[in-house]
Amino acid sequence: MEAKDMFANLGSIIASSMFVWAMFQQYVPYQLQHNIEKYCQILVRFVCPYIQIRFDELTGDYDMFRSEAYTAIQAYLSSRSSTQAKRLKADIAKNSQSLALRMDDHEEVADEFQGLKLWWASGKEASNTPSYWTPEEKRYYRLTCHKRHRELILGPYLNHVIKEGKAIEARNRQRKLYTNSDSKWSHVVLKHPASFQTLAMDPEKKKEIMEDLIAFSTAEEFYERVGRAWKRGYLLYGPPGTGKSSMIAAMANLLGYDLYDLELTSVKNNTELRKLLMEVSSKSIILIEDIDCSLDLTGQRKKKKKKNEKDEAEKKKDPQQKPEKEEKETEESKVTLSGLLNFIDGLWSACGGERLIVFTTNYVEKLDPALIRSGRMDKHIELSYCRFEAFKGLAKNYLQIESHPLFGRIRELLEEANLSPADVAEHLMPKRASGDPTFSLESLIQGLQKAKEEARLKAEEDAKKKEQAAKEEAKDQEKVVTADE
Ligand SMILES: Nc1ncnc2c1ncn2[C@@H]1O[C@H](COP(=O)(O)OP(=O)(O)OP(=O)(O)O)[C@@H](O)[C@H]1O
Ligand SMILES: [Mg+2]
Repeated sequence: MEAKDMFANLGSIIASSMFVWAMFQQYVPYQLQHNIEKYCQILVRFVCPYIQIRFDELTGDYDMFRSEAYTAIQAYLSSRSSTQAKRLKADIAKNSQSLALRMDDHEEVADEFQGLKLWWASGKEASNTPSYWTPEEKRYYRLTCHKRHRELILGPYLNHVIKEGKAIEARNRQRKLYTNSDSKWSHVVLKHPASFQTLAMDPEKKKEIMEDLIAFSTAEEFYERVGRAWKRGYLLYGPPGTGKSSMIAAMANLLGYDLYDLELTSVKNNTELRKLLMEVSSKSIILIEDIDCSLDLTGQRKKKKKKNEKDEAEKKKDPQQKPEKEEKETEESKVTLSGLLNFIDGLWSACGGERLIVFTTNYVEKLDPALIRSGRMDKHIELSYCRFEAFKGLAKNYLQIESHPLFGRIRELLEEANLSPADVAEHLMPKRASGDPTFSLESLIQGLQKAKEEARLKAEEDAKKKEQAAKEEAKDQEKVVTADE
């Protein structure tokens, strides 16, 4: 028996002995027995070198709420319980995606922190405020540790337990995919199989992106220290089918974040945008796909500038005339570039923290530079046509091969033809029941040859058009010169 058990039981042992003694004395009133036990406990507390901290499952008035600390401790202890406790309880918790194990009532597990030993015990007792909305029994965890380490335990250790417990909860919870319509979010369970393992791209680039994401998700203290809101913007750009959307799903899966797929075209105006964004929880990715199509973000500021110039000119002509203020109410009630910039920079977008804002586009050159400057879109990631390194990833994933005699030919062709990873993946889909990868690779070679040929024809056609245009321009110039003479 450990020393702390001896001390914990000492009170009851002394009390029981005294009770037996009292029985001998016969007819000891209940109140006296109670007092004997109480003073024995006080005595033990005085000499006992251990402290105990209790965390109740239910808190608040009338025990109506489940305690956050209790839930975090439960998650924290789950791995320790599964290796140490003799009696376990298993269940799939609400909003969780995996089986959670926890120690049964009146079990105990030990833990270590900076070389110190501590003990967690689970217990339950009858509720003294029973009502129809609270259970009859109240559960709790009790932490026992040596008095000497009080400061370390009450500060760093408990912070560590709560932080780690919450991280475990976040990893296990079911993630959600939110979409907006009628100025409200609705959600489904997010179950996308994409991961960074299955994403075919240059391994170095992939590693860099993963490290960047993990560094972000663990940098709460850094952001706090340097006084920045805990958010980061990513711009993913590249031709269709190069894996932009797949990468976003992989990001959400890697970090365990929820995904808010914001459809800007169905947001009425900047106010509605703000309202929607204030409802976004932390640990989430706010995604705006095809940003160049979502809004006239490229031209709106320019247009506005032109409009102001036009108003000024009109005013000079007729000072009485009012500018075209409300004339385009409908146009103005749309989400604007400045509204979007406010959303990225605004104070309210930082409420809750830990958010990624991701934009995707096929045409990065069309975007307003203000939108994609550092601090708004911090990291620009280009996803491009499939080259050999990415192909190897796809072959490993789809065909489970790491080499093949046809790889040499494919390598040459991938340098010459532009095929997106989506197109390459299509060729690698199972072609025959036999599962022989040669058929898929041959199909890919044909696809690459076709793409190469099409590119050659297009280049020839473009060259011809260019030549024709140059000839016509020369002719026009000749005409001008003759006319001048
Ligand atoms: N880099 C990649 N690695 C693995 N699979 C890929 C990759 N790129 C594309 N794919 C496959 O192609 C399909 C389409 O890719 P995805 O939707 O991610 O492309 P996208 O870049 O978002 O295209 P778009 O610009 O048209 O939205 C995916 O379902 C995935 O299976
Ligand atoms: Mg996409």
